[in-house]
Amino acid sequence: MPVAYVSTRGEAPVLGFADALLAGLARDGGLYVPDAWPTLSHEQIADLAGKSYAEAAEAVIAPFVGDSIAPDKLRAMIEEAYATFRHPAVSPLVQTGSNRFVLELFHGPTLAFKDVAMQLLARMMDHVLAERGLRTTIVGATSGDTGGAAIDAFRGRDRADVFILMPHGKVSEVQRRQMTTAVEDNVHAIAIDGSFDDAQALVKALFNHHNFRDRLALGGVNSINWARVLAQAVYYFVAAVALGAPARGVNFVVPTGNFGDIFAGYVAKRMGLPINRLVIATNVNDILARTLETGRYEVRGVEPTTSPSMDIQVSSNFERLLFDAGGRDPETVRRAMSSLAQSGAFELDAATLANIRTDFDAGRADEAAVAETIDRVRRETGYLLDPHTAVAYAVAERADLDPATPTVVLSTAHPAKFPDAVEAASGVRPELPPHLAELLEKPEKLVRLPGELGAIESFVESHARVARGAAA
Ligand SMILES: Cc1ncc(COP(=O)(O)O)c(C=O)c1O
Ligand SMILES: N[C@@H](CCOP(=O)(O)O)C(=O)O
Repeated sequence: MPVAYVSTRGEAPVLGFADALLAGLARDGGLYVPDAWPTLSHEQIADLAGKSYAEAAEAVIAPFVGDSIAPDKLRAMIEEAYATFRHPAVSPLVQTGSNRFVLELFHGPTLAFKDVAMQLLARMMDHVLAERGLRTTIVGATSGDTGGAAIDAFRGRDRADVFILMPHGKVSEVQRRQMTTAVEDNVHAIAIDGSFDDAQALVKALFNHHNFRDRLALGGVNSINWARVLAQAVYYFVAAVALGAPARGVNFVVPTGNFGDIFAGYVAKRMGLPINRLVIATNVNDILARTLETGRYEVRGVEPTTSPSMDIQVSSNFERLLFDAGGRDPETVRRAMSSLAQSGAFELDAATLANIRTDFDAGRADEAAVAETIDRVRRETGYLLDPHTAVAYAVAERADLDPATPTVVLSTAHPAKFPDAVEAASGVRPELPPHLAELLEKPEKLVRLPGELGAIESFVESHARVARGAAA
């Protein structure tokens, strides 16, 4: 049976993979999830050992795609996507201590883990759009990395115009320039006043304005899009198998903001990968750590940190976990989301919280801990962490994890994306790799808009080719 995709809120059409790929947010405001989890057997997981990253990706992704994309086409897209990475292993593991490993996810074009999914997503969307003779208008929100990865993956593509909203002044210079220096006219970097949460709320509001959404053929590349999460599940398999899975369990500690990356780990576990603990690591914007402690999901103000991509309070993908761990009851999700919209909080029931705690732990690292960790790990091991990875590394060091089980810290960004913070912590200024050496010299193209729905809609409407009736 092909996998069907259902909304967490239960009031949107059930879709196949290709339609869910183009839809982005479900029409009822929810997020698409598979109606059941495909699984890989012990033997199928064992067979991933020695395979290339692209071969492993095909084994993990194909069951979710079904016949929506022809197998030979899917294979070609996967091969092409991971050929853009500068490391032959795509996501190499580096050992930094006894049973402690760093999974480097930053060898793609924009030096962040977002490239892993975005390079494939762009190819899959292009393929489906071409097959159907369609164009799309992509709207996305970024706290720094999704925007750069999306612009890199979609720049110059004929079937997509891309509009990325970022919080003004709250991303690093390298992150901003990765969005503002693309010369192609199908990509638009927009700075708004407010936080990432405001940008994400605006993107969801654009999707929820159905007339606008349909007229502009909106598409999404945030982790709203199921294919983003799916492509991220692959590296959990690749890392765990390299460390002895399926015969041996593995722990993962994940720097977390919008909850897409760690939810991909949860997907891998549901598919049969023996993951012992999934540890959510937050900076001081710790809504998820508080939720796991108290059962109350409560939004507070966002504090700027040296790990800006995790300066998030409304973690979009937590809705997917709430749905799955809460017994897949859309009514419960609708109630929680409406309480969140009205009062900025909701309570988890005892059974859902217990289910979540079966798989997840959580911890937070403040700014002093992040700086101390970057400095100490470099002095002790020679390894230079970026501030997001350092959040997770600090949490891993303090977490109550079985020392006999390998623990993998996900490294989500290259330290050179955050040179000021890394230098302040360690005295070492990381350099950009040669392919980005000229980034700081290039002219920038950035639009400033108020964080208001009307202003964003009119800008998108006046620049999207779909709105101008361009032929597909
Ligand atoms: C460098 C970095 N680390 C961690 C995160 C958090 O990941 P997620 O939003 O999937 O929880 C982000 C943003 O997504 C990021 O850009
Ligand atoms: N940290 C992200 C925020 C958006 O997350 P996404 O996974 O939903 O795209 C960023 O760097 O933009």
